[in-house]
Amino acid sequence: MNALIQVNNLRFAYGDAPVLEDISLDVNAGEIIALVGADGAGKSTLLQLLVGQLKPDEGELRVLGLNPTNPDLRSDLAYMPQGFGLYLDLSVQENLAFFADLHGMDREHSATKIRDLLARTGLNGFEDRRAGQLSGGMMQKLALACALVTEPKVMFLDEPTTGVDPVSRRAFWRLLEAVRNDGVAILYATANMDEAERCDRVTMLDQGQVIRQDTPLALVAETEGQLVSVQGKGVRGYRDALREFPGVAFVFPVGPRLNVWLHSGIRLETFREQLASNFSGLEVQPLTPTLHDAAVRQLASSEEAGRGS
Ligand SMILES: Nc1ncnc2c1ncn2[C@@H]1O[C@H](COP(=O)(O)OP(=O)(O)OP(=O)(O)O)[C@@H](O)[C@H]1O
Repeated sequence: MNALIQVNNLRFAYGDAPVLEDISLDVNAGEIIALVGADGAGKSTLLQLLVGQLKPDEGELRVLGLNPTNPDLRSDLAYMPQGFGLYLDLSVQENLAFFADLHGMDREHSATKIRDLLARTGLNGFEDRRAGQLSGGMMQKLALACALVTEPKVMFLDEPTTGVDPVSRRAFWRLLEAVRNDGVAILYATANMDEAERCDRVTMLDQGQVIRQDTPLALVAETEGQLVSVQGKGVRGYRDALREFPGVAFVFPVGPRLNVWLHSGIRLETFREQLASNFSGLEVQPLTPTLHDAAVRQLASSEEAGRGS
């Protein structure tokens, strides 16, 4: 099966500043692929290249088999940039109708589609409300509805749930999963690992390079070492000391405790005993890592590798 979104050995720089280096990825019909990375990792730039707003310096990009700048892609491709550009003075209904008109949809078809999207997003009853007067969560749902009005085959979403409360975020995801189940290929940029965990596969970007690419489960399972929590009175004050402690790969605070990645081959009992002989009152418990924990470990390894080279 040919992937609907294909990126092969892409390189892009702003002037002399490299932004993306040797990026390859693909997204099949009915898949949501997360593009994760810290601010500035290059996520938005990659999406802008895939919607034809920027041109690559090297490599090949294909969306539905075409060059992203090909005008034939217009109604098959939906793009939600950060701070999606709704028309705040227009009503919910008018925004949807505007996007349908922009893509030349015939009125009868677009009216049916808009009714369906209003129902699916729970925005029915709000048709006449100005977009600028919607809550953040409803605005994002309207933005998604506008993106879906042309029944696209591929979607590029750039951190669409930033600033949205957790309940609205869950509702947004239910909608998105229904879109995925209809066979749409979705590339989803996010800095949020809980969202990445819901995707079929994850591409981790760090400073413009792909550092890992796999299913969320595999990314967690393949992470080297063991994760433990260290708790006890004043434990956060030991963060620096623990960083230098034998067998410790990485330390990060989570609420009142410290989570510690141990290097592979370090036995939990040995670590516990060594810790007890150096610090009093600390308790060590093994943890099942999440994708967030695995990503933290991965970024630490890639920083170490960068320092070593
Ligand atoms: N128009 C521009 N001109 C020059 N450099 C830019 C431009 N836009 C982005 N950059 C740089 O390119 C790099 C990647 O930025 P990009 O916005 O793609 O990252 P991101 O992962 O999407 O982060 P964020 O979530 O903060 O948007 C950053 O170093 C950024 O400063």
